[in-house]
Amino acid sequence: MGTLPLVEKAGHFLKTAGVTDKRYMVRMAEIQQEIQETGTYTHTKAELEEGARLAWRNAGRCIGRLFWDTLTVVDRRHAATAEEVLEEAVEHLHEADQQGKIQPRITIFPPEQPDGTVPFRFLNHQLIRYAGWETAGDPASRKLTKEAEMLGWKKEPGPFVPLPLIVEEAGGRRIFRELNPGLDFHEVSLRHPEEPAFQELGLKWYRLPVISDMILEIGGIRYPAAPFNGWYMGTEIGARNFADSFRYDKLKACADVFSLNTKSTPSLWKDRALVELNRAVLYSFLEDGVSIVDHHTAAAQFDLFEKQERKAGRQVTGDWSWLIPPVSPAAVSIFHKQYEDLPASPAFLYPDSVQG
Ligand code: HEM
Ligand SMILES: N/C(=N/c1cccc(CO[C@@H]2CCNC2)c1)c1cccs1
Repeated sequence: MGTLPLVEKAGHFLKTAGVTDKRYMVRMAEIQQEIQETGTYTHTKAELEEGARLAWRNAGRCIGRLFWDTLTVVDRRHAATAEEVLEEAVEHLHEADQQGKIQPRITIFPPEQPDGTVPFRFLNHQLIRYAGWETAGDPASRKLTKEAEMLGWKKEPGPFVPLPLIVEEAGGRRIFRELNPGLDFHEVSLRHPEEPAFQELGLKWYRLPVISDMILEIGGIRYPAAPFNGWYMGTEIGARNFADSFRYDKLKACADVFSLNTKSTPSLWKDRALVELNRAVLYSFLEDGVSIVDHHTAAAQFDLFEKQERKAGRQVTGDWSWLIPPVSPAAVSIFHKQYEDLPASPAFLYPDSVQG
């Protein structure tokens, strides 16, 4: 798809979106005309909405695709300043949370221009994430924390200091906006269903995962600022964010809470600590009434997605290595199946990828 002319990418998209016959001919003539005059074309609201939903349906690494056609699409292509983009991003946080009953939502800002100019982009990987220093916080955020400090952002290092939103305009100007805990975003304090001592670990995490550094590509048009959220799968927090040695590295501390024998590898103390950490994540989110899915339920939902896609005559593409959960992977059906990881369009892409 990368090298095809824009008008052919537009045609492929319309067909994927089910536009046929007369409507296809009329719309393609309009698009052809606009491309000839301006070098690009403008999606209708309906095309933008369907395109974003198709990009989710095509996301081969996503286990949560069953709900692809419930995505709420917010058209903010008219945003004219970085200040406006920041305000709309905070609005996204307020609107998607719904007091914990999380709504899958995407806000779409202006597209890349024909000459490749990017009007706005977020420097944040996710709209909500904790800062990182050598001595404290999320190691995954160390680079962005330094960039924020270069812009004048200054905070006392700690484990859960929210990073500011940072937007970069075409031409390189960067502005940032602090996020206020309890107002702009909400957190869940982690406790264990059976072990009261667990809360002494002092762990908490934010409720809303919003990816803000991927490019949404629809019919050859690229949207470099299009933050999207779903809800978490518990393992993301319990088996990666808190468990990875290069993240919060809490397995040993968790094992000590349960007095596990951490001197004996074959005691499987790491595996037992992982399970208890993941049980605490799921228990705490659910008790607070916040949307979250366990990896068994998520895999069962993905099974339904596969059936639904086969029934619709579509091949299910997937990246097996991402679709299997990091806890008990062989206990879910995905592990015992094979998936072709084919590029598709519409799609969510990484910035440096040429595809699309
Ligand atoms: C509704 C609940 C959702 C759940 C539980 C879910 C779950 C996940 C998980 C667990 C991953 C792998 C992340 C990792 O291993 O770091 C993932 C990847 C992904 N998801 Fe979903 N997802 C959901 C909704 C969405 C939505 C709404 C979109 C976009 C509209 C989306 C697009 C993607 C994409 C593009 C990836 C791959 C990211 C990459 O390549 O780095 N997901 N999802
Ligand atoms: N639950 C989620 N999980 C993720 C979905 C996509 C990407 C990520 C984080 O990916 C990072 C890049 C490589 N691993 C971490 C997490 C969602 C975020 C936004 C919508 S659903």
